[in-house]
Amino acid sequence: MNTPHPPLPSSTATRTTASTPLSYVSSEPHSPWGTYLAQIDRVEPYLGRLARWAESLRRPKRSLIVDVPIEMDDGTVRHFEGYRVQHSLSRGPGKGGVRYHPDVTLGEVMALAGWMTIKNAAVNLPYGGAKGGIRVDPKQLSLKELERLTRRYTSEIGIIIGPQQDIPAPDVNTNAQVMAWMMDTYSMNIGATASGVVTGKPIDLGGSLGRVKATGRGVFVTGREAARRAGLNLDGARVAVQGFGNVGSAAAELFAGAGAKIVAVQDHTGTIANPGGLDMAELMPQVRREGGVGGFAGCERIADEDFWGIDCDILIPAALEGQIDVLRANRLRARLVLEGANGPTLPDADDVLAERGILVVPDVICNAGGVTVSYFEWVQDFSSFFWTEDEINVRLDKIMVEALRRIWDMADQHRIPLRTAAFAVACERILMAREMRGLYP
Ligand SMILES: NC(=O)C1=CN([C@@H]2O[C@H](COP(=O)(O)OP(=O)(O)OC[C@H]3O[C@@H](n4cnc5c(N)ncnc54)[C@H](O)[C@@H]3O)[C@@H](O)[C@H]2O)C=CC1
Ligand SMILES: O=C(O)CCC(=O)C(=O)O
Repeated sequence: MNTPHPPLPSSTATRTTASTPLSYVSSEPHSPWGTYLAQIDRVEPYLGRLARWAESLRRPKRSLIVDVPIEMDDGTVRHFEGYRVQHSLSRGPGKGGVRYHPDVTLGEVMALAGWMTIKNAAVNLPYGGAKGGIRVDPKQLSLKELERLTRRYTSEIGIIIGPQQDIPAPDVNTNAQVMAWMMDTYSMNIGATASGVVTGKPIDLGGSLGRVKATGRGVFVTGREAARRAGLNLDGARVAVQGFGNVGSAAAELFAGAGAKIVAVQDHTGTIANPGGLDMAELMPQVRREGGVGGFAGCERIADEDFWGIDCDILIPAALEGQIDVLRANRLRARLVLEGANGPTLPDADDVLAERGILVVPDVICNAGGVTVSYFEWVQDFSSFFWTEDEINVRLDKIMVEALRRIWDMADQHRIPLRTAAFAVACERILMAREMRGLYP
């Protein structure tokens, strides 16, 4: 896997099933949904007889759009648009996070739900895939308004979520407190405490030790394994991180702990760099206090676009989708890209990275640590028996290493990139379940 990959099959002509576009969402090439569809097109030639069922992956099973009206602190009423998409339920209940962001759209949530289906199957969790979101800038809301928004949204999507139906969790701009409100609202509505309806809860409400840092830990574990295979020593390796929230900061901390130097960090407040390595022990509390890296002293502030040309060994995109386009892919100087974010690389940029011999550990395995510990949380809630943090981290490590090994073998066998290999492993499991369950006669 250290050698450059052969060209990818990219033509939609390889599809074995006729596909009519969905009427309710656009699939333009660089949108998240368009990116997801292109990735499905690329794996289809490797699915053998199961390709017959591949069209089901291009059609979310259920997409719910809800109106979320709330009373603001000043007495006015505002309406927000919310979504919950259950992309697939073939292998188990829906599972996936909830995002609060002003740019959230139905198409984005559909793509994120599709990636959850692939991710959950890639690590062999007994789940389908789902995702939710509200089109809102939560930074403009008071805490009380945020609570009212969350509770109303939960009631509205309450018709399709549940511990056995679909289990939300945190994603961008949501956290354990938001999950506590969701759990409480759902529980009030059914008249019983249902701790298994969401994961990523506070520990005292049935949350799991290790969940907060689990996604970053998974990025570290897959990165460690990929680096080992690529002959890259983590001690002294230079790491650049985009996004310093839940995922990016935890991953950066773990890489720094393994001896790597965090040479650049970018978030929504700016881009900072220090070729000698940023001081994580000072940066972490500052970001907690001030909400971003922008004002950090003891480093250089660089232009946001220059982040993509930083001299580094490992690049971790851990913010939003569509960040690595062809232009940026041509600028990257990293040997290894670890996709902490969902969908950070556009399909044509994937081709550039493959041609340049830059190894990409794709989102659907790289950031699967979060949902894996969510699965542990769900299991612990059902049995009302809680594991130690050590037990959780050891199990997480084992699952991630094993899942990556299987994907790597597939990549070596077909001489395909890790992304296509991860999709192939996952789609085989999903479509096998689809086939065994059959269609209603
Ligand atoms: N939280 C989780 O457990 C999981 C999250 N992910 C993915 O990881 C990514 C980050 O999620 P979280 O860390 O949870 O979110 P978060 O809300 O904790 O942090 C988001 C980070 O991205 C930065 N950001 C936002 N817009 C930006 C921009 N235009 N340019 C540069 N930085 C920007 C923010 O400043 C913040 O540092 C998302 O793609 C999410 O879907 C994936 C798996 C699980
Ligand atoms: O923990 C979960 O259930 C889902 C996390 C998530 O949204 C993701 O992996 O993208």
